[in-house]
Amino acid sequence: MKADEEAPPPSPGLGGSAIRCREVCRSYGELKVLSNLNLTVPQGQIYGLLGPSGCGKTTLLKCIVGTLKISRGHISVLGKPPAFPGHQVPGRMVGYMPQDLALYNEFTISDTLTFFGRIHGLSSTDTQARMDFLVDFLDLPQKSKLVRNLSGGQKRRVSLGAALLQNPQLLILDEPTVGVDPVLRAKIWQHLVEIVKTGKVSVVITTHYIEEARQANVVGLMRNGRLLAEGHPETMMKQHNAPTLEKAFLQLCETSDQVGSKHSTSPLGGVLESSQSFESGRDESQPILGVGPGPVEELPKYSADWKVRVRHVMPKWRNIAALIIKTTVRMKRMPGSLCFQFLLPVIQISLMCLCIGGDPKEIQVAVVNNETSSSSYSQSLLSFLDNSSVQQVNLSHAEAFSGAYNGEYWAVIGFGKNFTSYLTKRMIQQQVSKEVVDGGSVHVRLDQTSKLSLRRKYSTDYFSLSRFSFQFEEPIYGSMNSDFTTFVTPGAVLSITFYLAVGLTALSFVIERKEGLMDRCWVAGVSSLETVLAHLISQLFVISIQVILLLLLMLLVFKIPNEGSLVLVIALIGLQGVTGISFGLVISSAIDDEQNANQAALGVFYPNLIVSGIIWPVECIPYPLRYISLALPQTYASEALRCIMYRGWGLSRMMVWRGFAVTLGWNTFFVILAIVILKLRT
Ligand SMILES: Nc1ncnc2c1ncn2[C@@H]1O[C@H](COP(=O)(O)OP(=O)(O)OP(=O)(O)O)[C@@H](O)[C@H]1O
Repeated sequence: MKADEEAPPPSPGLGGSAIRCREVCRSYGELKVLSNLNLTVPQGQIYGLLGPSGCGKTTLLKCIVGTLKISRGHISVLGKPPAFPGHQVPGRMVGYMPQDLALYNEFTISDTLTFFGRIHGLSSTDTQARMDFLVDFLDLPQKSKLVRNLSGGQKRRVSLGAALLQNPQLLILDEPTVGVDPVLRAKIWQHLVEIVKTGKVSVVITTHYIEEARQANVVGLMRNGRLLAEGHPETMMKQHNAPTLEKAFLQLCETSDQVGSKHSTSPLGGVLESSQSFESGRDESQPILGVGPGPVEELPKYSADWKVRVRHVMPKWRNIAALIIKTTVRMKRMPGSLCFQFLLPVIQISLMCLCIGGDPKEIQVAVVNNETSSSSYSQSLLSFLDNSSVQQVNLSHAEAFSGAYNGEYWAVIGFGKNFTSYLTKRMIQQQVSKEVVDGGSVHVRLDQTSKLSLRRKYSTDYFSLSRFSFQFEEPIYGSMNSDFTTFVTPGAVLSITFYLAVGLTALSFVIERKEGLMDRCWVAGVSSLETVLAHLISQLFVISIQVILLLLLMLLVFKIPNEGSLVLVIALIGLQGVTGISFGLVISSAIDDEQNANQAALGVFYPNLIVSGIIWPVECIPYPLRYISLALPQTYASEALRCIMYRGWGLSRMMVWRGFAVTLGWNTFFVILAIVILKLRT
């Protein structure tokens, strides 16, 4: 197999050990899971890690591969601590099969192995050769079969195949034989025995079938976060006069309990007295009981020059490309979901244009007109009302109010008996009595439960009525027909693009983390930065299609005007999509659970929509809130988009470049925050 260009030559572990754990502690909050644990995995041997459920085996393995940080102590894996700059653990030196299946359900067996092959830098010929071997060896079904259609045992074998793929120097297998039939289990052990014979490969394996661990070169018996004993299985059985390894383990537990009760001060049930470690020239016929700290060891100093450090943090295009291909393959396998992603913004903006901002239709209004003459002012004023929106029903005073109270009419409009003469007096005379003012006014009583539509209607018609005193000329910007829809559309487009991106990103990362896929990729050598960049790039593709469809609909179907540069419009909407992706990344890096991630995404939706001046102008917001509003990602951006589309302004205008600057600022902030949180949490 062609060696990876970046792979360093195989590095023997320190003093012939592949893994050394010294005084390792790890807690989950208050729960102390690993407590001063010492463990040594000799180079070129199989190490069976045994222990009851919940004793901390998986936690220890995660600390060894570097997906969990230890609280105290020291771990070296193949010569260096995990994740040390330039070290390929995590990376291609280690093959990790986690306890969770950690497989992409939409992938075929072939896609799965090809994906990990790409990350490990294998050529396609090498990947193909390994794939053929593994399919045959692990008795896998056809390579083209989707993972989601495999049985539990078959999925487990594919997961094992992914760990074995690149022929790593260290294999960490967390319960690989669960759900595997005895024949295949024997075959897997036989394979492990074979590969360690070269002396270059070391294996750590956990299993609940204690007896199968007799094939291991060394077994470690773990309990309550500590190693009770470490040694050759046969020797351990002899030592305890036990016919099986399981019995030997039971005896060890009993002894440990007795010692624990004698030394009640011991925090975790007591540990047998200290003994030797593997590197100290131990007689291998004797098991190591009570793996204590051993003689005081001087910890080696590790160093890496700045070039190695820089290369370590720089994203690798190979990994980013592998992740992008992964997302594309998954999208292709879920065409329904992809179409939904493309069409959802289109549906949302269509509904908004159709249902928001239009004039009310067929509102029944009671008219009580006490003037009888057909040439009266009241008749001419009533004729100004738009009859397509308002249906006037002429009624008596009593009928009008009883109908309005019964909810049949949305308003009652009343004219006094002498309306025309009083109105004339009001216009001619400078000072008139209250009776004349009252009698010369139109009296309107509204059902305020529908005040928005009616107020709007009457205020519009009021200007019509007042034509004799006001003349509305051609607007400076916009058109005479500009309505609420025109105002709200730019902000709504940004908001829809932003929130769809938040939703998709927040959930996809949370699900990947929950299924162990993120950890698996991380152990394969994918960094947080690469994960974030790959996600950004693949989501940008989705956003681009969404933006194109949105604009086609807005400009061609709903005829929303655009006086400015289409490039600027597309750029701003696209950048707001990136803000959504990066905010989704923050949510998904900080939150583990789908429900909470959903709540966080939804929780910010309404406050942001309302306070960003998308629905109602920022100028109407009370002062302290207005300052918050101005700091939000969509306030200045919506204003900028309105300026581009309706005023035709370009980047030279402050209101436009400010929208871009704020959006870019938020993007940078969210991406950095997401990377920092992801880094801190792994
Ligand atoms: N993410 C977590 N948060 C809080 N507690 C955890 C977490 N993961 C594991 N634990 C707890 O840590 C302890 C050790 O868990 P771990 O999975 O390491 O055990 P294990 O020996 O691998 O068990 P099993 O053999 O059943 O897989 C358990 O008590 C478990 O409940």
